[in-house]
Parts: sequence; C-alpha cells; structure tokens
Amino acid sequence: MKTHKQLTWTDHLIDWVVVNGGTAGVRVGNVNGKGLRGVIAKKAFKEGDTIISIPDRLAVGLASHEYTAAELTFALLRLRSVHPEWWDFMTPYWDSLPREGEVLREQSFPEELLDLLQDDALAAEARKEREFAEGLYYGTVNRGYEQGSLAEEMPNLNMSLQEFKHLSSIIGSYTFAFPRKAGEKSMIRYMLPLMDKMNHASPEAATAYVRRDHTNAEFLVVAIKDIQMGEEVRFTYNLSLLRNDASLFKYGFVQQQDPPRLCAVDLPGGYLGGILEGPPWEYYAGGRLTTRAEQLRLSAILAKFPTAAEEDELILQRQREITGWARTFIEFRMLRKRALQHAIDFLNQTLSNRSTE
Ligand SMILES: C[S@@+](CC[C@H](N)C(=O)[O-])C[C@H]1O[C@@H](n2cnc3c(N)ncnc32)[C@H](O)[C@@H]1O
Repeated sequence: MKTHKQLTWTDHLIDWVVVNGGTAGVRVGNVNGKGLRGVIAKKAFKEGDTIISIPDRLAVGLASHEYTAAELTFALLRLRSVHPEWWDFMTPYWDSLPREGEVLREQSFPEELLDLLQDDALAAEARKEREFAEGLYYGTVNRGYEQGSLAEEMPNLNMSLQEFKHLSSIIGSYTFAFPRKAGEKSMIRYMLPLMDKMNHASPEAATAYVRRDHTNAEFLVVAIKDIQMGEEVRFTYNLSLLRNDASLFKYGFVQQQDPPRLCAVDLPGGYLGGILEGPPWEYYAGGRLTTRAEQLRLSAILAKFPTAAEEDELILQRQREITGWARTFIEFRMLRKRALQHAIDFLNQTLSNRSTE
C-alpha cells in the first residue's frame, strides 16, 4: 500500500515539473533493500546528457548559504506568510517532502541518540544547533538585529516547535547552494523540486552533477558518465561528506568505507564542517603528521570510548530490535573507532618502517 501511495505523489510531482517547463527523464523509487528512496533513470543517458531540468520559477531561493538551517527556515516561512498564492502553487513540491520522523539531522537529534555517540563534545555540537533553532523559534537568540519569535513575526502560521524543527531538518538536508546571478561569488540556498530526491555518492560512484544555467534560467542535472535505464542517478553533495561525522550530522546517514576515513572531529584541530586536506596522506612516510605524538593523540581518543568497535558490532548482531536511527548511531561510533584504529596502525607501520631504514 505504501509503495502505491508513494508512486502517486512522485508521479504527480514529475507531471507538475514537466507541465511547468522542466524535464525529467527519471522516476522516484526505492534504490536499495533498506527502503532508501532515490532518483532512477527512466531511459539510458550518455555522458553530458541532461537528465533533469528545473526552471527557475520552480526553485525556492531562501537566503545566504552562510545561514543556519533554522534561519533559512525562517526565510521560507516568511515567503509562505507573504505569498500564500505562491505557496499553493508549490503544493506538489511540499507534498513530496519527507514527513515527521523520516528525516533527522543534528538539530533534531534526541538525547537518547546523542548518548549513543559516546562523545560529550560531539553531542554538545548537536545541542548547540538544537538550542539555536529553539532560540530562533522563541525569539530569544541575539542575532544583531530585531526579530521576534515565530509566533510574533508570523502569527498566521501557527506552527509548533516540533514542526519548525522538522522543516528545519528538511531545509538542512534537502537544499543546494548556487550563486543568485552568473559570476556572483555569494551563494544562496535553494530548494529544488525533484532534484532534491537524489542521493549522495562519493566522487567515484557519482553518475551526475548539478549546475545552474543562468542563460536559460534553469537548474540542471547532467550525466558525468553513461547511465543505464534503471540505474540510480547520484551526485556528490559535498566533499566534507567523505567523513562520517559530517554525513551523520548533516544528513543522518553513515557510509561503509574502505579504507575507513577519520572523522573530521578526530583530525588534528578538526571541526565538524569537514576539511579535505590532512590525513591520511599526511600520515605517509615523511608526512607532517607522521609522528609518535600524533599516534598517541589518536590512541588517547580511541581509549576513551566505553566500548570497542568489536563490542558495538556484537551489540548490533545480538540486539536485532535496535532499529532505525539508533542502529545508525551505533554504526557511526563503530565506523569512527575503526577509522581511528586504521590510522593508528597505519602510523605505527610508517613509523616502524622509518626506524629500520
Ligand atoms: C536530498 S535528500 C535525498 C532524497 C531522499 N533519499 C528521499 O527519499 O527523500 C537527502 C537525504 O537522503 C538520504 N541519503 C542521501 N544520500 C544517501 C546515501 N548515500 N546513503 C544513505 N542515505 C542517503 C539521507 O537521509 C539524506 O538526509
């Protein structure tokens, strides 16, 4: 029954995109055995072909890319409050967005999930986002300019804190950054119907990229390799997602990786925003971080966890009733520990090779 219902709204969304001047050589459906939904090619595409086009008039421009998801949510709600007829026109898109409980990112992580991280500092990061979103909703955040609570600013919306946080989670994980005008440096976040149903893939596995065509006033999904009919269309959201803490906090998923990658928080001076430079290549012989001190630093992080990766694996195997988000959080800490162990072993090897040279 569920599949049937999903097909109905996805068909409706695609019809609406096409009627309004877009193109969609895709359908939306399940892409793995675990119920993940994504975008699937309805025909074969050659490298360079346009797979989806979304005209500017269907795009929802929010505000600066620098803003938090909660601030962008305020911007969307202001549009809704001021342009009710536009909001109605966009109904097929709003109907395509995930329901409560289907999306999770840092500002809505509940405490029982944060406990599963086994890391107070990381949990505190998520709480900061959550408290900011709550402060914005209640009008208690000092933002350098006057803004009341959501209820004061937009009394006609009558939105609960839970609904606000849910919408904010969607905006945090279903939006794209593009310049407003050709050649402009500053980036705006956009909600893009249909395009936002595409999943993330590492650069090696991605089949498409997204771009904005200012001349034709549209947003495009373009094939970067030949794509078979029935194949999933995926692009690289951003490179910080090579690290599992970024993918968990920003998008609520983790990736099995080989070799496992150190989380951003475990890099020297690392931060959750994620950076591409640094380990593992600086751990190679002669690298700036091929030091005993670095190996000790990583070992100290690993030693602080109350369970080892192997124990986490056993917990998941034995307690099959651990499902959904809790499973993802335990998988995350397991992958994080594996990545730490891998880096420690790698450093050990590099350092012992060096001492025998
Ligand atoms: C922009 S949406 C993509 C469409 C989404 N799968 C849907 O059905 O609505 C981003 C969300 O999709 C999921 N997602 C994206 N890429 C993923 C991946 N490689 N593995 C697992 N989940 C992924 C995450 O839940 C993420 O927050």
